[in-house]
Amino acid sequence: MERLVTAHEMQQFDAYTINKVGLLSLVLMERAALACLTQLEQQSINLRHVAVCCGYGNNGGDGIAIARLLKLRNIDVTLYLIGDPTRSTAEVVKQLNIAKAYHVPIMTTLPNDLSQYDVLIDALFGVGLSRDIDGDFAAMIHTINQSGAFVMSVDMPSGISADTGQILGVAVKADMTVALAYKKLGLVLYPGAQYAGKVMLADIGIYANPSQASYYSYLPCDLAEKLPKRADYANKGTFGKVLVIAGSNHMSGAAYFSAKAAYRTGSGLVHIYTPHANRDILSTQLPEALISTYQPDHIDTSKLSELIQWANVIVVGPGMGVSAATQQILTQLLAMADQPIIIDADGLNVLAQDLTLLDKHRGPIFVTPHLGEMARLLNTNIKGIASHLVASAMQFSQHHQVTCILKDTRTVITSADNCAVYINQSGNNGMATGGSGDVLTGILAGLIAQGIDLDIAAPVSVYLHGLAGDHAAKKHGQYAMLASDIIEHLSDVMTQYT
Ligand SMILES: NC(=O)C1=CN([C@@H]2O[C@H](COP(=O)(O)OP(=O)(O)OC[C@H]3O[C@@H](n4cnc5c(N)ncnc54)[C@H](O)[C@@H]3O)[C@@H](O)[C@H]2O)[C@@H](O)CC1
Ligand SMILES: [K+]
Repeated sequence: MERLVTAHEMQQFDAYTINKVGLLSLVLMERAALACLTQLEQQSINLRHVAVCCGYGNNGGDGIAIARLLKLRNIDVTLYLIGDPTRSTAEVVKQLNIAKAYHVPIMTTLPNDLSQYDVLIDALFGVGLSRDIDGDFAAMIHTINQSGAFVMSVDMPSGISADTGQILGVAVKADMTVALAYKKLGLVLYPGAQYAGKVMLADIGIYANPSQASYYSYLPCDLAEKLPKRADYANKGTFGKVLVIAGSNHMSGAAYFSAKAAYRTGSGLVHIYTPHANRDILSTQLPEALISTYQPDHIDTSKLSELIQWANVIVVGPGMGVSAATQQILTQLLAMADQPIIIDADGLNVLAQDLTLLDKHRGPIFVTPHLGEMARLLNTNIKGIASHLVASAMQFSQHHQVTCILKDTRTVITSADNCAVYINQSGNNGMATGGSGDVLTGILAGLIAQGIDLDIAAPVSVYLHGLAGDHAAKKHGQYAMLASDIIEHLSDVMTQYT
């Protein structure tokens, strides 16, 4: 598991380490500077002419220490100090005195051009960035971005919010970022992840207290431990029963993807409930599935009740269309079922018309909106959701007491109690393809059917889905891969990592 932190958490950890543990601030800074230098030396780049661009906060303090270490290695280095010197932190004052003692060349005027340097070190702002950048700082960042030099950012690319990954006015486009102590959310969330370039983590002696992480991602080594264990003595009932309510007249793809993914993830039985017109194609495509059908203009409520009683977990919504039938099925389901329900796609679009439906359900609910669906659920626009992924998912989870899987390049998962937020880092752009979301609902249902702990069901499913997508991309390439390739590569991932 990889712990991710907000700016506020990082500031608390810094303060704790300095004030309670007793490590000197200058010691941490020295370790930060040494770690950055080590990373730089490990890159195959020219280190002949280097400029270090610093502000007067402690991120600048790190930069000043780096400039001094470079000077002591006889590298041609110039230190550019930008901003208001009266705002210098105590550490910056000390670092500047040390740098002067070692005759580091210092410039306090804005350069027009930095293209004469091989490497630029960005130490303008770290986790202390608190508002949009303008004036001299903005001019400096434009000059850095136009230089053509290799750019290494210290802790954060200056201009990227450590909490949201959003650009505050303007931001440094780094080739590499050395994250000090922990990765900040903004290095993982987009567009910050793109601005950061390659992210290297540096241990500088700051350790969070071991209480549960507020934000985390999974790593490949987590999968074996998290996937549900399979009993040797088993029958098809042992691995759970998934009900997939999906598809609309002559639109059977979503039901197929979801049901097949549930089977490929290991569930024992999958039953598809779909309009009558889809029966023949689905029974040909997926003979392993049980199939029951309905006439969209006349839902047989007693048949639906029977299926609800049969299932351990229910998927509802993929490919159903926003229709009276979807509305009727969802309403009955939420009123009757007490097992976990996964609501996706048109199930969410119908839900957005009447969110009080959620109040009726007694069991756990998982919603899997993409940005557009989330915008409808929260009655806002996609831009607002995209720039505040974590806050949007948290708001919905808390308000409606559901697990929210907000799907984006970095899918964010929040739970009703909002104890910990999961941010997914597996997957690739080849997964932005029709059917990929249906596959995810099937994986999630498949794992729940097999008894995975409900607290980790969503993160494990999303992580697994992404890894299978990465395997599919390796084989077919990101351009060509299909949702069905994600399903086909589930087996590689589940055998490789377990
Ligand atoms: N002693 C410590 O606390 C340590 C701090 N470290 C470094 O210090 C950084 C955090 O230092 P700080 O908290 O001093 O913060 P920063 O150095 O990130 O910057 C904060 C300063 O910038 C100003 N500011 C914020 N947004 C601005 C904007 N848009 N335009 C102009 N000025 C703006 C603030 O008022 C403040 O003066 C970390 O990212 C890390 O690089 C590390 O050296 C480890 C130890
Ligand atoms: K920086």
